[in-house]
Amino acid sequence: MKLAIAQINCTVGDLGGNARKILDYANRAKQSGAKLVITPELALSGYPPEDLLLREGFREACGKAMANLAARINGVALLIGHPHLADNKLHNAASLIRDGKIIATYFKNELPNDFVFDERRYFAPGAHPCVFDLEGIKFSINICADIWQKRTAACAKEAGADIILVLNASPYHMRKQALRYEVIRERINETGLSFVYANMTGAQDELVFDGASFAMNHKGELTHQFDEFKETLGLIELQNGIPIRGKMPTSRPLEASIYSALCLGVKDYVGKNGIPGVLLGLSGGVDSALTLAIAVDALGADKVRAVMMPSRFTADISLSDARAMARAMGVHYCEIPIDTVFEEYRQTLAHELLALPQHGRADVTEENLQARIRGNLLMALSNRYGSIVLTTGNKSEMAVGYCTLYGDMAGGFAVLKDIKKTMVYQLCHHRNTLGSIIPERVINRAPSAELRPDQTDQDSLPPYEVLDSIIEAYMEHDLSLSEILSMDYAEADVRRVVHLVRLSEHKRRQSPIGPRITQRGFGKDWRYPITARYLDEF
Ligand SMILES: Nc1ncnc2c1ncn2[C@@H]1O[C@H](COP(=O)(O)OP(=O)(O)OC[C@H]2O[C@@H]([n+]3cccc(C(=O)O)c3)[C@H](O)[C@@H]2O)[C@@H](O)[C@H]1O
Ligand SMILES: Nc1ncnc2c1ncn2[C@@H]1O[C@H](COP(=O)(O)OP(=O)(O)OP(=O)(O)O)[C@@H](O)[C@H]1O
Ligand SMILES: NC(=O)CC[C@H](N)C(=O)O
Repeated sequence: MKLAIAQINCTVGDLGGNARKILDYANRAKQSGAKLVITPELALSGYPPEDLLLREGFREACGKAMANLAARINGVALLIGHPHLADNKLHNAASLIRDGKIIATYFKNELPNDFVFDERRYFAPGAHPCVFDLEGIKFSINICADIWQKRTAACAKEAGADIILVLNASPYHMRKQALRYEVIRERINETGLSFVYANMTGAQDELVFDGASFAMNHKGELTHQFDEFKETLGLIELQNGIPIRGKMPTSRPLEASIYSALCLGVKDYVGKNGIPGVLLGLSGGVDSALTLAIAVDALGADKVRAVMMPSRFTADISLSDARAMARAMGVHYCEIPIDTVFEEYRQTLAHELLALPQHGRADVTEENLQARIRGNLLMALSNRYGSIVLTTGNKSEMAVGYCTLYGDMAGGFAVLKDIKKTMVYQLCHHRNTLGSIIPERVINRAPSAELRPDQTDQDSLPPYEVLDSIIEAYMEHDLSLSEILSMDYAEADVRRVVHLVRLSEHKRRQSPIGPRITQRGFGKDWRYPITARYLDEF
């Protein structure tokens, strides 16, 4: 028997579009000889529909879309993920459709409320396994978080299943696939059953779904591994209910996966929101260089504008590197000097600024003015072109507040929000292996905001290797200060970084969203209070 995984990119709320895509994949599966096609979790509504689920109209529309779709399915069975209202309770459900009828429905048992998930806000849990017979094989259904616990797979086994089909909306983060293999192998060890893992691809706001659907046999051997970050119809041959070896993985470096995740994040945010293009400030520095490369790879050069806005502090090499990159990437490029506007601002504010005791001495006020002039100019171009501004700040900067409110933080989508500075460099090197578009000098220069003479980032921050490790330990792994200190960092560095992370919470609340690629980003899975007096002790 042959079955198919519809590894599709759904759009949240596009019930008609998602249903058409599912029908198309079902028909293609049928033509390929498959008897059953499996969609990802909540494929009909897209994932996560969030508070749309609280609207009665949306829930009713989901029910109607299911009925319409069911009527059009024939010649192949479809196992589809969808929101389902029963007895006044909303469930995260999966239904089997055959010959125009819904013949079985399963309700997700384990509703995740951790990390980026809020499913208990919307859904009631199911409590029963669901096993159906097709071509003499007993299939059981699990939905995503179900298989991260022992219970539902064990119940499926008890109910007589030969194989477990898992519908997923499992977002990407670095090394997530290894974690998924590990979890499924644990379930296989406990149950002795084979598994088919169907995951969604595509991006939804800050979440990126990598697809990477796969199958494993009852011995825990990988039998199929489908592509990551791409829609695909994955065909799986079963013999006596066990998958037999088919498409195998092609190995890719970590940086390649992350780069693809960022491109898909940008492409789907821009595409699914109907935005005509993007623009960004190109400084000759490494962050805007990488952001530009990602935008071009995601959208095509014709949808991308780069704007160099030199000031008196801009080095000649910044200007020439910006020009070289814009040329190499083939994007629209313009230069708008900011010195005149900056001088006007200073004159306009002179009376007030000079009234202060430290009068005459330029400080962060002037630095931020420059960043805000640039932000303002970019927003003007954004309004005129209808394009969104991509911000270029990376995770290290977002962590310690090394960014200016309404300045370089002004924009619609923060591409590198979850990319620490050390990874920015790795991604630049990776991108250059595919064609050299970021000049080596841009990668090798000491990073500087160029907001005052001879400024470099390391003037006020520990070296990025140290900063990033402390951020990773404190923010991504939730380690205590003493645990971080035992990793051999200087106490002053640890204290300073943690202090800055706390102090800049208010900035992050005003920052645009950006694609999540680590197991903890500064988005849905970081919910610290701004107003708080708790201090970790050593
Ligand atoms: N809890 C709170 N709730 C709400 N607002 C709060 C606040 N605490 C301070 N504020 C306000 O926030 C504002 C201060 O923030 P902001 O104006 O952004 O400025 P601020 O954080 O003081 O300075 C910007 C920092 O970012 C660095 N920077 C800027 C630009 C680019 C780069 C780079 O290399 O990429 C680095 C720059 O060197 C400087 O250290 C003030 O108006 C302050 O009153
Ligand atoms: N001269 C400039 N022209 C255009 N945009 C600029 C310029 N200077 C700064 N920006 C914008 O502000 C962002 C923050 O720049 P800044 O140089 O302060 O810090 P950075 O984090 O080192 O970034 P980068 O590595 O891109 O220079 C830049 O990425 C860019 O988008
Ligand atoms: N949608 C879900 O239930 C996802 C849960 C699971 N922890 C995952 O990330 O794969």
